[in-house]
Amino acid sequence: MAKPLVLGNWKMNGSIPANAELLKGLRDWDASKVSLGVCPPAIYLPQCQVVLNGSDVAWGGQDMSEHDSGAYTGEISSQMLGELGCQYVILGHSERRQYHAESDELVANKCAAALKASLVPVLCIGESQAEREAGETLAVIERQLMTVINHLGLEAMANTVVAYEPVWAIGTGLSASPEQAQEVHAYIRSRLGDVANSVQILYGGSVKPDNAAELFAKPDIDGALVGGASLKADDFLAIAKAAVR
Ligand SMILES: O=C(CO)COP(=O)(O)O
Repeated sequence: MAKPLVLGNWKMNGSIPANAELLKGLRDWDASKVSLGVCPPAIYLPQCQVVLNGSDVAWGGQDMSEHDSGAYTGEISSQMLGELGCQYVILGHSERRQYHAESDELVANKCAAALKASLVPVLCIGESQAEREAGETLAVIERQLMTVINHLGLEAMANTVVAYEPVWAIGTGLSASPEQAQEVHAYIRSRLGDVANSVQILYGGSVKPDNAAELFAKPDIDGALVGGASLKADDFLAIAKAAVR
């Protein structure tokens, strides 16, 4: 089983002084048992690099372009993230799919571009409330995941992280139950063939210090992609500590 991973997705939050405080609180993390990382707004990546360089804490982007360079105003390339020392890049987050109309095919292209630049894509997949109520959860997961697997090939999936983030659990305070999450995680793992055990499958959606341990107790939950609770060092570290096996 891969080492647990806890990643913070700051979304569009932070400021230079607030980040300094938060990063100072995280910098001494010992990653021997649980890997830790933060994904700030891209403009703060240089600040993360300065503060976290030489620490055990990794950093990454929240999105990137599928293109290498050129006339794409407002975009950031995989190579630029690499230049700033990023290890990870979150791709296909439901907020990107919803507000920026990102398709499964675009997300697959971005994953391929990330791997080409030696970044670890953190592929986000998950169903909406309506899809869950219609009994379509696993069909949605299958479509979102298999588009990427078919594009990259199974072997390349060994260099990715998959995050199951049910849309209805994001920012709502209503986490999936450990059983609901485990069912989907086991399904995702079953689709990963020979590389299944080297892929970290994270859960995301209202993970907090008080529900993290019960989620991490499930056999196929290898860590978390944390939104709101990653903005406070104490809460984020409490979640990371709950992931120690
Ligand atoms: O979207 C998420 C992480 O990518 C989850 O956000 P919350 O932890 O705030 O629910």
